[in-house]
Amino acid sequence: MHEEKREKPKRKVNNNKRAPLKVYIPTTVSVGNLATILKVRIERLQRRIVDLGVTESPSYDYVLTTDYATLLAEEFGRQPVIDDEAAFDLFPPTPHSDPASLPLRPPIVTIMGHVDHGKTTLLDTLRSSSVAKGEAGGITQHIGAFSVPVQTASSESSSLKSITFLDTPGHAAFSAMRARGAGVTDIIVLVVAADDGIMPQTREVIELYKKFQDTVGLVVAINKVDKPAADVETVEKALMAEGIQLESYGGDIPAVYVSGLTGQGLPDLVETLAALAEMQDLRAEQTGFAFGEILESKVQRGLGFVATALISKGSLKTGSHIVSGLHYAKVRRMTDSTGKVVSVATPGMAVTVSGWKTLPKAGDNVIEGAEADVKKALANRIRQNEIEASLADVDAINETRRVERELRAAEVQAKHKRSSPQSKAQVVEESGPKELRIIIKADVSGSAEAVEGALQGIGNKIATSKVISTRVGEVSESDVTLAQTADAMIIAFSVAVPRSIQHLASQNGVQISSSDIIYKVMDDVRNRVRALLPPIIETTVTGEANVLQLFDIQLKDKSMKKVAGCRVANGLIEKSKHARVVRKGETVYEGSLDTLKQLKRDVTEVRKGTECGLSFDGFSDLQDGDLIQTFERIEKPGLL
Ligand SMILES: Nc1nc2c(ncn2[C@@H]2O[C@H](COP(=O)(O)OP(=O)(O)OP(=O)(O)O)[C@@H](O)[C@H]2O)c(=O)[nH]1
Repeated sequence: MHEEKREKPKRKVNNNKRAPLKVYIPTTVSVGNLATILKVRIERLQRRIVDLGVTESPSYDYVLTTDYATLLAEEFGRQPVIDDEAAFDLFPPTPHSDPASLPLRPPIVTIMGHVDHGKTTLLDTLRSSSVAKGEAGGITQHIGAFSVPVQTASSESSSLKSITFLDTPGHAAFSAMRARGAGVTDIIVLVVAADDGIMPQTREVIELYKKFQDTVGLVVAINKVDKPAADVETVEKALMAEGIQLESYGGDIPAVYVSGLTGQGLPDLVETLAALAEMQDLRAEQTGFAFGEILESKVQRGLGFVATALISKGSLKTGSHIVSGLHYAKVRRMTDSTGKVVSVATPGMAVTVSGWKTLPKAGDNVIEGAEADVKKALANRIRQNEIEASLADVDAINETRRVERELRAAEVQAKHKRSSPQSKAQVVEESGPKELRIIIKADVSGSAEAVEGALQGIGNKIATSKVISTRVGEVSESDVTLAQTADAMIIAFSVAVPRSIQHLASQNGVQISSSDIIYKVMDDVRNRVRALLPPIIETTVTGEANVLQLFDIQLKDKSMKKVAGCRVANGLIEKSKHARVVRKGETVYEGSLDTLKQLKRDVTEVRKGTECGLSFDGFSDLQDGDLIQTFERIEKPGLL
């Protein structure tokens, strides 16, 4: 049975209706690089390789033949084209064959914990102590990471000199960024307030650690020990109950007692981190082309596009050529977290790099290469991206057409059902919710994600918001084009909208809403979604008259007309308003008055307490005892 499975690999059916995505593949390609080319997780690709019986152990650098690479690409729904030139790219480095021979690098530490347990205070105190010990007059800058020096007893040049702390925002909306931070993290510091104990986010961090414990270390920082209510023992017992085996109880996870506020215990924390890092034996090549990850990116006045890169291999120098995603830079200037200009960045260092032609994205890797290679790789990536974008455009157009078709169908149905008061809501439910489609442009990728998280799905079953694209950078012509194609609006969050683009958008009927306050953006979107809801119609009766007697009058064309002699009981009967006839509590006719007379004179309004004669346009069945009402209808936006 097993044999059969190997001989005839089951070809996965591509369920997407659109054409498969064209990808360029080199004649020979490693498993790791193919995963990058196909944009699939390496574990998925490795499983598929084993399923197909190619090899039992497809390591990262296992080299695949053209046939297998082609087959695997098709398995993932791609249309492979073998072309060495078009497939040329710069890939993440393969692991070193003898890591023990390499120099030590600083550990990358992420501070996590429940809200208000003191992460920010701890980071601030650590950061300012690092500056005090560093350059005189240095100013701390928020760049996504900072470095704290380690005083070691050993004078060996290979010993650990510093620790790099990742300094990512703690707000829940930024959790995506934090989760990514865990990817580059060597050690997690779990902050637990000694007066509060284990809370939901403490447990989340414990879960995260358990998932990555083979590659990530843990130090518990029991914080706020300066507080009288601090109860370290209770916290420790609670941690043990969660499966965190603390050293003081015979386990191997160190706990330190600290106060971010007073600085108490911080040297102990740094020392504990250094000891754990030495045990982890974190080493990296300090020479050769650099490789790293973008932590943050933004547009900075005077410098243009800047991005913080956390270097994990090699050395990045001023003047080097780098590529990150679709973005290129010749490194113009590098500064560290104290604002000091540096000319070389080595593993474990985070540096802010300027010289980008366009803005790279947080979370993408950054790779250095020879100028010609970087430029060739970039050109190939841009071409591949265009292929993907044109497919995405087709999707966007199809989506717009689908919505239009459904709305048309809904209108036709609504016409049939108009007599029923529930018809509108029913129709909308049948065709799915109406959508306010949104394109987000933001200053940095962290805020772009936060804005997306805040705006996605505002509304209800009848009308809702849908983010169709989230990107960093100022609003551009292509955003306006996409918005027009997909019938979407643009949210510009903390980014400029050039005047020419404003003009283009208004010419094409594309709405752009700019703000740098998340709550304002949310309110704006909520109001726009409300406007998509069927309006609530409020009816206000403005006048009432009782029919006292009926008589026939002869019109100019000699025809007869039934006119009701009435007394106005309430308000004002106005000829211009809507009018209806109510008989035994039910509306029997709704229309407008065509005659309103007082003592044979035509009038436009009649007040309470006076008598009048009136008749309707198109209704001649008025009866003694009928109630005539005039009323106004006001449409109000629906409620969310
Ligand atoms: N007494 C005392 N108060 C502290 C200590 N650390 C933080 N605090 C206080 O606790 C509150 C929350 O601290 P933050 O540093 O903002 O906590 P956080 O975990 O970063 O909170 P979020 O950013 O909201 O997740 C603030 O009022 C701090 O002043 C400490 O060691 N001792």
